[in-house]
Amino acid sequence: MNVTITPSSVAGTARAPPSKSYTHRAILAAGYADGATVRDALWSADTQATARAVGLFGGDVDRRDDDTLAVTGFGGRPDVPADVIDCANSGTTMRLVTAAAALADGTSVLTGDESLRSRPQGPLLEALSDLEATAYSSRGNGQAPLIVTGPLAGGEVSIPGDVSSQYITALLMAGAVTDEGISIDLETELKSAPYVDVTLEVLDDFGVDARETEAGFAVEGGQSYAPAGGEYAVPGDFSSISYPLAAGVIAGDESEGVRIEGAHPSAQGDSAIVDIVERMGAQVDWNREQGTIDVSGAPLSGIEVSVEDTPDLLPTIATLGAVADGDTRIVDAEHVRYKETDRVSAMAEELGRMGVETTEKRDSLTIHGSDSRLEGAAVSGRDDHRIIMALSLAGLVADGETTVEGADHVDVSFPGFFGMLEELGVGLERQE
Ligand SMILES: O=C(O)C1=C[C@@H](OP(=O)(O)O)[C@@H](O)[C@H](O)C1
Ligand SMILES: C=C(OP(=O)(O)O)C(=O)O
Repeated sequence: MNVTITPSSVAGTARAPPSKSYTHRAILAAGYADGATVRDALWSADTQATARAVGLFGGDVDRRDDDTLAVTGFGGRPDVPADVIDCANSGTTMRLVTAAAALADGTSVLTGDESLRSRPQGPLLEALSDLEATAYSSRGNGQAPLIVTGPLAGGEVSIPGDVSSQYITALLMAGAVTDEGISIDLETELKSAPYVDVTLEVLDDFGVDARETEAGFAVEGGQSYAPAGGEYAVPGDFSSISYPLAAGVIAGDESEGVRIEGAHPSAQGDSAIVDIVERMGAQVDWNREQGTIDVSGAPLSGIEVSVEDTPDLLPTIATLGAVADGDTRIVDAEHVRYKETDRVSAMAEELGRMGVETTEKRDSLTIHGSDSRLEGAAVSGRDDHRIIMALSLAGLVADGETTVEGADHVDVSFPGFFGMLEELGVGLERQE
């Protein structure tokens, strides 16, 4: 599907979809448990991949209504899967499920789509091998397809922290059900650190004790997963909130503006988007108790932003920078190159097609807002949900129409994205 966006102003109320990160963890944690009801869950292509894996491990995920999942657990140790585990486009699924598969007393095979089969898994495979599992890439290049044979012993392991925090999450979640537990020494500083905080929060909610240590993180073995009252509720997703928020900032109707609901505080680092748009000059009112954010259109100025903790915000910030006056420098961005696409290059090149000047370095992207005039163009969504959503925002304020090619991939994290834009008053046309 291609989507053509007509320049539009936005007004009204948008509801944040549930958090993808919390939903993945809750589904898998419920799988490690005897089961649980996961309320307000995100049901997207990525979270369905984690649900499929729980099914192959001997559990079951039954979607009761739009957002309640009844999960039957596999009770600690997964069964040996009867089929290949297809993680589709989801890095989180592949990392978390690879470590879970290493607990099984037999062999699991994991694969994914072309994008996922190009992402780095080597450090996690090495860590699992150090813990007595056999874990390797079928092509010997650290990328999927992956072949994992358990069982995994506990112990001490070291791993780099600057490729993906998901390796740490994976080891902590699996480590809780090993006999000895796992203690993780970080070989480098940790990037995307708030995602490990999300993991610690979910583990705690499922009655599992894990903690930060001087060297990294540690989890005791022999623990059982069980959420209080058998239930777990997922908060709203701040990476997804960044899109209606940015839309309100760059294209908000001056009199009415945009209200976002479902924006309760949690461990998500991406709630930094509220502070980022404020620093750029937007007026934002975040009522944390009510979980609402109100925003209206404002002239923006370029700023410097580190995405060390918040890699998924880079595409949104790049679009904001294209609209802002002056330079927006996005720094500490190297790990953003290891996502569904190399998002640093993807945003530089696709915004370039819309007339935006950028300077790309290995670790940073500078958007020269004042030298740019956003022109409507045909752009490629690169089969990457965040690139598609960020380019669609740019289309709201470009001169002329913008066509985003391959726009169906928003189903990875935000299936209702284009419907939400329409409800906010955006003129758009879908071409199947
Ligand atoms: O653990 C998670 O839920 C995630 C961690 C981050 O990845 P990295 O830790 O690989 O940077 C983030 O980009 C991804 O969208 C979700
Ligand atoms: C990078 C992302 O997810 P994952 O790593 O799970 O593919 C994302 O949602 O932007």
